[in-house]
Amino acid sequence: MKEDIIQKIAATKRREVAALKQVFGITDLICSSEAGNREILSLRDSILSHPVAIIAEHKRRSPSRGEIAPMSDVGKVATAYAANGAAAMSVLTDTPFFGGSLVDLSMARVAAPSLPILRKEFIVDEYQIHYAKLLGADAVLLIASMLSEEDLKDFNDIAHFIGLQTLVEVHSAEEAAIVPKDADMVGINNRNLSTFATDISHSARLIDSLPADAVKIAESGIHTPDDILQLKGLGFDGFLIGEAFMSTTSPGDTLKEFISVCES
Ligand SMILES: O=P(O)(O)OC[C@@H](O)[C@@H](O)c1c[nH]c2ccccc12
Repeated sequence: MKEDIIQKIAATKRREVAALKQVFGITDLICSSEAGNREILSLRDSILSHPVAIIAEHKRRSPSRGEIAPMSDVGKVATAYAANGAAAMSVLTDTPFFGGSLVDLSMARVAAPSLPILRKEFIVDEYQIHYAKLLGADAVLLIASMLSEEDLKDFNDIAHFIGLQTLVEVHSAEEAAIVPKDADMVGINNRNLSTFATDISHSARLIDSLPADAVKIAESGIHTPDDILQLKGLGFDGFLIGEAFMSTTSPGDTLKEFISVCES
C-alpha cells in the first residue's frame, strides 16, 4: 500500500528531531528557552476578542499545491498580517514538505511582537515544543492523528507547563473524543491528511462532536469570505487560512479584504 503523506512526514520528523538533539540537547534547549523568558501572548483571548478571528498562515509551499510563495519575506507578511487585523499568525516551520523553517518563526516574532504566533509543525516529540518557545511562539499545534492519546495529553501538559497554549487538531469524532479537556483550542482540519484533499463541509459534519465550550477553529480549504461566514454561522470561533492569502501578491491586503467583506 502507498504510504500516507502523514506517515512519511512523521518518519521524517523523527529523524529531524534526532539530528537536532545531537547538536543541541533537550536540557540545553529548555534552559535557553527559559532564560529568554518573554511574556506569552494569549492566542485564545485574541480569537475570542476578534469578531472575525482569522489565524493567517505563512506558507511557502505544500505537498498538494506545490510552490505557493517560495520567496516570501516572512517578516513583511507578519507585519502586514498584524496591521490588517489578523487575530493571530500561523508560521509553518516544516522545511521538507512546506518550505518553512525555524528561522521563519523567529523572523515573524521579531517583525510582529504583539501578534500571537502559532508554531505550525508536525509535533512528534516534546523537543519541538521547547524549540517553539525558544523561537518566540505563543502556541503550538498538536495533531491528534499523529499522537497516541497519552502523548497528546503529555504534550498538551508540557506546553502549558512552559506557558504555551495548544491548538489540538482533529479529523474525526474518534479523535475529538481524546482531546484533552484543557486544550486551549480545538481545530477541525478540512484537509484529509492521507490524501491532502480539502472539503469544508467536513467542519460542518464534525462540529457537534466537539465540547460545546471549546474554542473552535475551522482549518484549511477556506477560500472566500463566504466560506468564513458559513462556518461562523455553524459556531466556529476562528478560521485558519493559508493558501487563499499566500497565493496572492499581497497576503495582508487579501486578509483585510476578507475581514471587511465579512463585516459588511
Ligand atoms: O492553506 P489552507 O488550505 O488555507 O490551510 C491552512 C492550514 O489549515 C493548513 O496549512 C493545515 C492545518 N493543519 C495542517 C496539518 C497538516 C498540513 C497542513 C495543515
